Amino acid sequence: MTLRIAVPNKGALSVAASEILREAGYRQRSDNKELALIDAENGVEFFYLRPRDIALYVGEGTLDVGITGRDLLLDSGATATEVMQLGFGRSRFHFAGPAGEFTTLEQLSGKRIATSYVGVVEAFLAARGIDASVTRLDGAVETSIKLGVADVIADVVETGSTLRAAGLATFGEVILDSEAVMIARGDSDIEGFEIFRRRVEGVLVARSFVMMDYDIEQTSLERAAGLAPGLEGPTISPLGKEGWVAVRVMVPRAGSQRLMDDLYEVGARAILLTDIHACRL
Ligand SMILES: Nc1ncnc2c1ncn2[C@@H]1O[C@H](COP(=O)(O)OP(=O)(O)OP(=O)(O)O)[C@@H](O)[C@H]1O
Ligand SMILES: O=P(O)(O)OC[C@H]1O[C@H](OP(=O)(O)OP(=O)(O)O)[C@H](O)[C@@H]1O
Ligand SMILES: [Mg+2]
Repeated sequence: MTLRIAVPNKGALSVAASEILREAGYRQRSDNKELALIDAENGVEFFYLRPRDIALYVGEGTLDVGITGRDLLLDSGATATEVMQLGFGRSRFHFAGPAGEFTTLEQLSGKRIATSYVGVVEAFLAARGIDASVTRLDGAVETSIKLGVADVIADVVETGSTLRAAGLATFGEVILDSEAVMIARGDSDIEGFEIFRRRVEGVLVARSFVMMDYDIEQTSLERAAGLAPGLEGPTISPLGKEGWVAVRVMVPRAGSQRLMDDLYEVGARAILLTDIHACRL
């Protein structure tokens, strides 16, 4: 039984997706013309596909698991479910128009909207009871306004530089916050999936946590443990110094320098930070 996994073949998600899989111990293609790759040792096969199509393959059950964008999953209407946020490929989905012309979503009424995400836009308009026409374009939607094909666009915004260059500005609230996600079929308990899920989760944890070691006097331990409680609780070992203990605890990478300052303040010494390379929670 081989777990069949869909991976973005190009575009904004492809490099980071393969990187996370490689870190999780899987083989990845070395040539981006390869369309599929069997990793027999790990019992998985990877299929390199357009991220927009990945939700459909997984939803239909042709493939077991996939990596794609949350916005693309929702846009496709596929029945696959999001099982894990992967922390890369972040973007926001926005309406945008000529700078200064639009301020509220009510102004969308009766307008022509160009987008590559017709599913997301139509669902949003329907939920708000806004009547507007939606045109599907494959890309470069920013140009459609200048060419007179649309009044407004709805598109992915990452840094905002593409919009600025086109003289456009977002208006209204964010329609959708997106990032790369792992998707699977909601109903099934696919063999091998749980191992795959845990391996990828291990990479994310290893990226976002570090290991902290320190020595402290027994009498100050409670205060220190309050600052850094760890996942289950700190590991406390005897130290070759009367009244002192050695403590080991996993802490979030973000804020770890500040935490070292705070631990020092309450009496911790020889505080060490080390990277975690892999992990199973
Ligand atoms: N700067 C960005 N441009 C486009 N998509 C981005 C960006 N940052 C993150 N994403 C996310 O990547 C996914 C789109 O990937 P996809 O490969 O379809 O688009 P792309 O990089 O624009 O590729 P292409 O336009 O060449 O088909 C979406 O989930 C989107 O939210
Ligand atoms: O906010 P930014 O950082 O500028 O990124 C957002 C832009 O990037 C994407 O376009 P892409 O380069 O994929 O071209 P496309 O329109 O042909 O898909 C997206 O469609 C926006 O145009
Ligand atoms: Mg694009």
